[in-house]
Amino acid sequence: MKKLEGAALQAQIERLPLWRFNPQRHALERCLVFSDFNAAFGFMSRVALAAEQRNHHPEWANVYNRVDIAFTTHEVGGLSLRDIEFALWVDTLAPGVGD
Ligand SMILES: C[C@H](O)[C@H](O)[C@H]1CNC2=NC(N)=NC(=O)C2=N1
Repeated sequence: MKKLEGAALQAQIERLPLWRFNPQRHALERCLVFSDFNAAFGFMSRVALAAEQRNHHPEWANVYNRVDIAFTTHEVGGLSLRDIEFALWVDTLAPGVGD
């Protein structure tokens, strides 16, 4: 898996307007706000099953109806296409939920 850098990284980030790249953490981050805990945890359950299938796991936190989720690729010390593809998939599950 190749580390995304420079113009290639920029081009991929532009596909994900609901996410922000945190350079300190080398991670893509998105905050999602759902109607209640049930909806938030349902989302997390679907992402957890997909994470196991992909062998690519989010870093995340949940407080009631809010989920903060981040993707990074440890083995490259930054972002790879795995993070981009997973984030795009999350957006199909939860388009425009949150801030
Ligand atoms: C050993 C195992 O393949 C790795 O630790 C996997 C598991 N899940 C992972 N998840 C994420 N987000 N990044 C990784 O680099 C990663 N690596």
